[in-house]
Amino acid sequence: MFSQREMPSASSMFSAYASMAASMMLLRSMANELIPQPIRGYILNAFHYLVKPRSQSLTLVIEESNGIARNHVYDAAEAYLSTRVSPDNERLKICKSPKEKKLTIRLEKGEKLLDLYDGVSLRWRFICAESDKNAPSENTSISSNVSVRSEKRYFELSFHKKHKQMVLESYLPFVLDKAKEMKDDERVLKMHTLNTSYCYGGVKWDSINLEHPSTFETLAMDSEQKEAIMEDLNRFVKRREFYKRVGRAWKRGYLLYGPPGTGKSSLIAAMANYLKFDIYDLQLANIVRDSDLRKLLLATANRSILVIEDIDCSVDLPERRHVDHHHHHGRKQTDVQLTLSGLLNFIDGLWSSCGDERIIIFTTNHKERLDPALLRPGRMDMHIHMSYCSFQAFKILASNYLDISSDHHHHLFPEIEGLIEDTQITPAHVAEELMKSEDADVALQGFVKLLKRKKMEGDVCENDDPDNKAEPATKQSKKRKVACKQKKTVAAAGTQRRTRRLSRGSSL
Ligand SMILES: Nc1ncnc2c1ncn2[C@@H]1O[C@H](COP(=O)(O)OP(=O)(O)OP(=O)(O)O)[C@@H](O)[C@H]1O
Ligand SMILES: [Mg+2]
Repeated sequence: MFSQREMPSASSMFSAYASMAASMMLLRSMANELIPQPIRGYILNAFHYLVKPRSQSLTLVIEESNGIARNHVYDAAEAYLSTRVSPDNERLKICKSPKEKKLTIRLEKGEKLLDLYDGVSLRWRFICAESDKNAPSENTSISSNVSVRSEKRYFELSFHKKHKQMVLESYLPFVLDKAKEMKDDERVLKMHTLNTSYCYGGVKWDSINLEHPSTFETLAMDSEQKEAIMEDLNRFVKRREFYKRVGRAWKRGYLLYGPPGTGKSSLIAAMANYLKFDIYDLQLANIVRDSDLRKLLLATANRSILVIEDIDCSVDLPERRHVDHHHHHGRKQTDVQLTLSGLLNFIDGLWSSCGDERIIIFTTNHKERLDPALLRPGRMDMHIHMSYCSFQAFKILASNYLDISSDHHHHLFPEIEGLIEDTQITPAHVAEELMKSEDADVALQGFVKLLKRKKMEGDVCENDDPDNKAEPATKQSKKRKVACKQKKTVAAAGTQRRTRRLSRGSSL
């Protein structure tokens, strides 16, 4: 009896277990059948989420591209992180294309990096995952040969959750800015000039690398004026939002005026080097039709400087054509469409309505001859007078050419200071004189002599300088050019007006 009681109990337990197991299996298979896969995954995740300890860190995923377009943040992070590699990094990628000047450093996959910003630690990780999504398994050998293997590259940026706002609003913009700065530094500036070899197809921009060495440091100018210009440029590039808010085109115009050889072209090059903007040198003399001008202006890029040199000589276009083509007297007026007002209309209207961060610079030797339309307030934002060499400017040249630092007082400086202030001598002329000898004393003595002579001559003319013979050919040619321009200046009445630019080519 006892044993009989035991026996069924054991068997009943077994059968109970068996039936339970069976029903569990049934339940699971029912669940599998009834609840579709995604929802099951979801329930599982939710379960894990509830059970798992809450993480305090937030991870941002920065993928290489968002489908079609590249992800700016990714590129910026890549560039920025290359400046943050630490001794902890074990594998880095190095590359350099033939055109680049420097090596490029990149993180190798899996590398981690710790950055500190405002006392907050930010953990970066570079991940390279091979995506098998569209790699058909049966012909992997082919696909690897053809290298269609697609890789998904992304950065993970992790930090404490409480810094989310700071990272999004301050750290990432900082990374973007840094990367932009780096790109600017590496950028090779271009100078675009007109190519007129297209007989019927009009004109086109041609570009060469701008390797003009002029910078604000080497520019001989009074320091207040120099600082005012630099400040103006800084303000301009920083004010995207301002221009947008007040509904103005993000443009700035400068008018540089002053006698030949005072550094107008050098200042333009210095501005380009400072801002890392390309230069477009628009030689109006080479443009015949309005439509060409329109095409050319539209073909200029953002972050650039459009330069029109000697504007006083270039604007009287109908007259110029008259002079240049005597046999074309019978030409119809409609041929001659390019006028100052036409140009200004373009600049105010068309050119202003497209593109951003543009600078336009006009230069002239004779501000007084300019059409009042050009001087109207608001047209050119800043009028910059480039004038004869002051003592302060001279000291910059002395430091550039003779390596005399400006706080070192050369024994000839007081005499020069006395003389230079009442002599009209251009920085170009001073530079030329200082180049005559590598020996500072000799060069400065020569310069003092020149100043005295000029003072005696009463600033009349630098053309009849007897020292001309002693100069090397290149210097002499520059001098001739200056001299020739000055003669023209004297004689520049009425029909004599024509573009010097024609004969001089590019000025930079
Ligand atoms: N302010 C300056 N600072 C440093 N160098 C200068 C300065 N002005 C002139 N020079 C020297 O003289 C040369 C000629 O100057 P630049 O071509 O800039 O003069 P410019 O005012 O443009 O003359 P132009 O009216 O003939 O075009 C320059 O290459 C430079 O070496
Ligand atoms: Mg010039």
